[in-house]
Amino acid sequence: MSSAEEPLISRHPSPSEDHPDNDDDNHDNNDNNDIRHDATTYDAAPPPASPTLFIYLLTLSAGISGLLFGYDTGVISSTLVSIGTALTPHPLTTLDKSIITSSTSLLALIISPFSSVLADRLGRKRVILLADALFAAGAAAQACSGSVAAMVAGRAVVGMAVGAASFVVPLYIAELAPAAFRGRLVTMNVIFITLGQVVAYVVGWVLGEFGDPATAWRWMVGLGALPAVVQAVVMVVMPETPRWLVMVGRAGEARGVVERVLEGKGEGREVDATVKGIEIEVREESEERRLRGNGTGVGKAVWMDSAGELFGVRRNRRALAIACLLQGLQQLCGFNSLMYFSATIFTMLGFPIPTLTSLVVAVTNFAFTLVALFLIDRIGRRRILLWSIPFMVVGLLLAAYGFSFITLAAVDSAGDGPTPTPARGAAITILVSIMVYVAGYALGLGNVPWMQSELFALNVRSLGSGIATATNWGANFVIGLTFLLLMDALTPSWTFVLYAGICAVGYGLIWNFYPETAGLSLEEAASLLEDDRWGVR
Ligand SMILES: O[C@H]1[C@H](O)[C@@H](O)[C@H](O)[C@@H](O)[C@H]1O
Repeated sequence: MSSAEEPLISRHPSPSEDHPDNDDDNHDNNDNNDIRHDATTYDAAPPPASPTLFIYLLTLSAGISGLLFGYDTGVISSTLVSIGTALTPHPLTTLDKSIITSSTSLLALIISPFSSVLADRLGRKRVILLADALFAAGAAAQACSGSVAAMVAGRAVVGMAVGAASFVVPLYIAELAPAAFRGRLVTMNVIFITLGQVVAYVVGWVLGEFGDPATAWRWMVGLGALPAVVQAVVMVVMPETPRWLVMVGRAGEARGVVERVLEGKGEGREVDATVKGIEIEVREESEERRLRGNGTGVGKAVWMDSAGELFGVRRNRRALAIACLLQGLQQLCGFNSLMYFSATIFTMLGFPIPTLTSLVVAVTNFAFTLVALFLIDRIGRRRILLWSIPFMVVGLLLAAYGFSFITLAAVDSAGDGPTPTPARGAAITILVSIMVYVAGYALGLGNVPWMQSELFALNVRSLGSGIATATNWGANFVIGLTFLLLMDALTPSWTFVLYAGICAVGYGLIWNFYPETAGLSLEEAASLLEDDRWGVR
């Protein structure tokens, strides 16, 4: 298929489906596979040799989104140990902390399916601006809150923003970025999430240590509004995507946007061809919907069809099972318990500056995410998981062992409750083992599940990735809600042993069911999943 003759665009990608590797794979294999909708909006034009100003702006807005997501998930760690008695007459209870933390992922889970409808109705740009408004409003609501209920409401508003942004930003990038830069832009997103968590931890430490104890936590959560405002300002000068403009009958404007994206690198003929290609596909899609007797609905029949294919075809079912397994495992392995509660844990362990100690979690995660993104293609997804999960198990078991030497004192959220534990060596052992665990996580489970889209055939990719992403949010919610309760009910040692057990079971499932797809074409990967047996050999 010659892309110059037949300019094509991608269908709606689902959140994080557009991973760089898919992008590379897709482009490497386009000719062989002739997967029509796998081409990109700008295949008609030669890719710009170096990033243009527009690409930098797009990178900036994508980066800020990841940063916001990371900041809002990371900042809760130091916030919880700094709130003290500001929200309640007594220090926050375990249940208060659990609900405050997990309300964000619950709302993200609930909102993300609606964002696709909104993105079609209002346009991608408006939904991003709406998400920014929610990020800012949620940050302000948290900063001004005077009760646990108000704090939970603020966190829930941020959750809505996270749910909407995590769907629409990858969609916006995929529909606007020239193919050559698209993959890298999505990689940026993962890096920026973990960087946002580092920033949140640094802010938490600096404000907690040097700020006014009465108001520091308000600044921590309130500062989340800042990047949202910056992103909104950048978005004002950014265009709507040509695909949405064509969908709502504004092809003339779409042409202007395509010209702007190519910044004179595409000739008039290429711009025309690109817009024509978008028009053809949008027309085909609405025709398809009309033929299925659903001319007015928002694709219910298409959805049913896609669901039928996803659950009715063995290879698709298998892809879905693997994607959900990896996404579920990414959360159920317990990593975000540390992301959310590391300052609480290090307070319990008697570290003098727990917010500073907990920085090792965020920094190790960030550093090894960088290493992972460099290694994953070389080593392969299956292999990097099978190499890294044993480190997680060892780290967790070692931490559990360390905890068995420590009698935890009741901790109040002001951080002045614990009696410093006599078992200093055990506390250090726990710190080191947590670092080993986090490094193992970031190398494999932190990243590989987001490469989910390469598992799915195109006709079920959006739905399949959506369900897998929902699995991620659902499991994230469970972990956020239950971690502290488990620590109370089971003891820290057994909680960590439980996570180690989950990792070990996950290892077995991956060993048995997740075949290596690295280095294979999409067709080869597809036929691998068609195998009658569910095993990998
Ligand atoms: O891939 C990301 C990353 O690993 C983050 O550090 C984690 O907090 C998220 O839950 C996960 O989805």
